[in-house]
Amino acid sequence: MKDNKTLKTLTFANQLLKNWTQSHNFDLELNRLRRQGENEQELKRASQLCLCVFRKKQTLEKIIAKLSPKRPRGRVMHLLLPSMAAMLYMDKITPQGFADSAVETAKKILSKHEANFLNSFFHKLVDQREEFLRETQTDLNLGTELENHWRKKFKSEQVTDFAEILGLEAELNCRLINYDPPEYLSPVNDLAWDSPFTFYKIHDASKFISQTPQENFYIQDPATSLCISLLNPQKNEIIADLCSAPGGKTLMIAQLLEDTGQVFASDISEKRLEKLRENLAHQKNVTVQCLDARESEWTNKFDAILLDVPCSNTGVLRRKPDARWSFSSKKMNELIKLQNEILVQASKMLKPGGRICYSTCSIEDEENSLQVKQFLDQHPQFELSESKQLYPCAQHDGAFAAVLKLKA
Ligand SMILES: C[S@@+](CC[C@H](N)C(=O)[O-])C[C@H]1O[C@@H](n2cnc3c(N)ncnc32)[C@H](O)[C@@H]1O
Repeated sequence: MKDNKTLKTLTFANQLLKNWTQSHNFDLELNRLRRQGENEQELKRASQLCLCVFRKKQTLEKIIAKLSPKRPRGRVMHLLLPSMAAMLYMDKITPQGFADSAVETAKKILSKHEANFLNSFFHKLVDQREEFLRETQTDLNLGTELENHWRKKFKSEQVTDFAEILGLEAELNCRLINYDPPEYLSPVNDLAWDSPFTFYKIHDASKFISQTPQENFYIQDPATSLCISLLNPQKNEIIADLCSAPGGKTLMIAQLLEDTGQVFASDISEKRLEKLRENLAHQKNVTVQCLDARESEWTNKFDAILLDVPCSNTGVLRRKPDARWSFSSKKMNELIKLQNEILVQASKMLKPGGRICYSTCSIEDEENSLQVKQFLDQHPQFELSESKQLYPCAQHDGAFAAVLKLKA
């Protein structure tokens, strides 16, 4: 990275991390800077550094505690963490060169005193870099709350396996739309469910994105098709997708209906629906509305409903590495309550014989099988047709889906 590039990258990374400590929603903060018209390439580099910080935060803080007995202030940490992530984990970066640029950045956005502190910190880090990397190789980096939560329910080896998989950078996968796969894309084969779509691994993202028209692909993990496979949309059906934004799954439903029937896509977030409208611009059979799923008042309206509810995201921590640091049992319980309210309200909207596909990208039973069991215990007019839990692995993310059928 050239000096001015490093300055901009670190300045954005600093700002993103600072804002994230307030909102605990990294995507939101990144999109906020995007909307301000900031340079996309610079934001992309800054975001890569921040995602690396989220993947390695426990390790980075352990090293900071060793090298600086007094914990640096927040504003220093927000520059220190992304700089350390670059110097320890980014292959293309020369640690000493990066350290010098980071100190120059500190002079501009922090004080001279803080820049001096970083200068001496980075010297020690560069000297002991190999040793630190060796010592911290087996750190789980799951966050204390999530690690404790998993230790209560999974075997120790399983926790280690999840940490390993979820500590990796997410692979890019896509689905092609009316487009023949170029030979350099390899299909993801042998999925453990019957996916109605083929997914491809993208090895060289810049080549793929520059050579493929935007309307002909959708970046998506194969696990996103689990709930669509279980929902099994049929031509001419009227289907609601009540937590639909940004629309990846709505698009799959609309395509399977092949311009027949009707898809009703709603979401509580108007901002997220803007993206959905873009993603579905070419679909004729989709109606979009901003709506809280707990407040919709239709009865006997839909043949099928997809509920891809908000969840703790524990199956997709490769893609959302920040979510592990904001996980808490308290927050999960709030989500479980919301999921239940959405499910109960949706259950009033089905035609007799209709079905709901309840889905999450979580691997927590409390949000998945137990949520479904509680619903079925309280709603005997429904029966479970099918359910499947996927755990994250090299090939795909974690996900859960269950089909609940309203007896005719
Ligand atoms: C897992 S995401 C959905 C992803 C989407 N199905 C897709 O494939 O692109 C969950 C969505 O639920 C929405 N949501 C949260 N609370 C809601 C509510 N009470 N009513 C409707 N939507 C809600 C969020 O705004 C978010 O877009």
